[in-house]
Amino acid sequence: MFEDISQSGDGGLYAELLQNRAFQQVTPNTAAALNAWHSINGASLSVLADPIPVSSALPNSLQVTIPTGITGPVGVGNEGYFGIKVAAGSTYTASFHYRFPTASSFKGRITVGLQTAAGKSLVSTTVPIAAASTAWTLVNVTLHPTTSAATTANNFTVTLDGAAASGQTVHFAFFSLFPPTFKNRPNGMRVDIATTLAEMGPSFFRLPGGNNLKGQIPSQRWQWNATVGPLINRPGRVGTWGYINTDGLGLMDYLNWCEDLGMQAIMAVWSGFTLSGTSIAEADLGPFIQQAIDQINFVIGDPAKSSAAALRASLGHPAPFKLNYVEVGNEDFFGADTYTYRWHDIVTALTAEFPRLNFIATSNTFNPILSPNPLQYDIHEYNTPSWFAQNSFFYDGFQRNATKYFEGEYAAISTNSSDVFGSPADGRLLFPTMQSATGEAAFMTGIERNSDIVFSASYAPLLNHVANTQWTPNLVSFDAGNVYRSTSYYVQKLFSLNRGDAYIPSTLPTPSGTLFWSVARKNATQQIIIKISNTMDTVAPMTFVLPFTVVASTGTAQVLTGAGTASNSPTTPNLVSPKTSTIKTGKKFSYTAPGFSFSVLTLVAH
Ligand SMILES: [NH3+][C@H]1C[C@H](O)[C@@H](O)[C@@H]1CO
Repeated sequence: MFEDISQSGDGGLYAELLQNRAFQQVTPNTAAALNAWHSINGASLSVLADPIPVSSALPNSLQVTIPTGITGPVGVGNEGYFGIKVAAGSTYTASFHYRFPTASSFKGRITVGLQTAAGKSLVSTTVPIAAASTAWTLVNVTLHPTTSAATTANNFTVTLDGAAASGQTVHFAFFSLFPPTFKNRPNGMRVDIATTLAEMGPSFFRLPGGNNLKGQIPSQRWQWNATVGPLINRPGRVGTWGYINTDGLGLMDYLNWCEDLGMQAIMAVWSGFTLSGTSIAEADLGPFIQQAIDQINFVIGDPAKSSAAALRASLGHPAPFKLNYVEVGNEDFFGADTYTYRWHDIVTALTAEFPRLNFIATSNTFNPILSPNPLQYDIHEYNTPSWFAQNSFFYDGFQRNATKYFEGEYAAISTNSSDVFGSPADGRLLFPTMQSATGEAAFMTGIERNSDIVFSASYAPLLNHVANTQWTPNLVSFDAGNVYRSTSYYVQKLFSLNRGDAYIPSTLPTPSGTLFWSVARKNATQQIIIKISNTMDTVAPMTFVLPFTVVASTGTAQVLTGAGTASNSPTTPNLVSPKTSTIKTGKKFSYTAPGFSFSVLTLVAH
């Protein structure tokens, strides 16, 4: 599950290193407009609504005035998203637009570089500039540091020589700085975060949110068409998590990412309801339904029949992307009273256009009753570790009536059942623990047992930058230089990479107990896979009696275990990680699950 929360996209998975790179959605002539930028050696800076904007989508530019009487480099620096990692051997691609507001005979040189916060140059290059016209000029440079910075406290800098450029005023727009990206995709993903996510072997990517789809007001909703095409034409938007979204990571980038990981998108369309509780009146839904039709056509439409699909083709992907599920809104139980007509009108129109798609409802299951009858519901659950351990049979009681379920967001987030969404002082977890991860694992054994009706599940939120976090805990944390794999991350990865092909019934765990398991069969290797969650701090001796003809005498155990409060975090990044060992197995064998552990036992048995 992905949304731009806690800098998951901008400053996270999206590899752009500069924060506030294009002064999008800021108010000119305010200090906030200069967020993440600072003056170097006395340059005077201000963000202005440029009389000649670099594009209609990017109306603001940075005015830099070189004062008289100053020597040495003078200009502007950007501190990135709470730091910039500078690695020797990496090629950094930088770009920016500049123009002189007044034409003159001035000729000079701009120095573009990376330097430590203390001002030590790590790498730099210079390019000639001239004030011959007031038009915009695009500058592209590459930077090749030969030494790695000791920390991520580094800045991107653009400077002129103070003496030579004394008194000059230059406008800059749309800066950008990229490190190498995952699979070298232009405008791509940060390699270490992308690699961490790819390691889970995910099947789908839910986008674009979560609350960040909805907007506080209709004009701030996520709009697919504002997020595709050349970056210079993307205005960005005020995200719902307290920071501006550049939309540099847009729908096409999400879809390319899905293809790079072999995932399908589970894509949401806006459902006419905002976080502030505004519902679009039924009579006014038309344009929003059309926008949803265009959004889906962008993903799977025929370029010969749809302009949105033709746009996709023009951006390099004439074939449709893989899409089977479209979600209508997010957590519309908050807008249940109007979801009845919003669901009806949206799904009636979308089904007519795309009869093969499956539409997911986001209200509470069968409450209210919707028409057409949803065949999929998205269920979200945030609760305590013990709630998840005690509710591993949550789906066992669901009617088998052709309805399928998407556990679209779930996580054990607090140890305080009377204030689950409270603060860390009140039991909220900052990072997943072994207690929370084993609670989730217990719940997931139930999802596996009920995989006839639960077609997908995703922990949420996926990512957070530890320097700007609006929600905890998260599956994967990161800062400018590191990625932190949580205990829950390892549970998700172990479940994902050991899914098997079919569930095998076994002795059922005790629903109110503390030990939970599920068994799957992997056809190609004739193996069974036994997943065991021990949600208590005491060891759990188990005996397995297998009714198979052939059972190997040894198998593999992958075990994640640690103290109940153990977390992987910036201070203890690798406190807990899975360990693999060989175990003795047979038609009857014993296994002792450690306290607070999640085990995956794999052995040949058929
Ligand atoms: N409150 C959660 C529910 C919403 O869908 C997400 O944006 C939030 C964080 O995962």
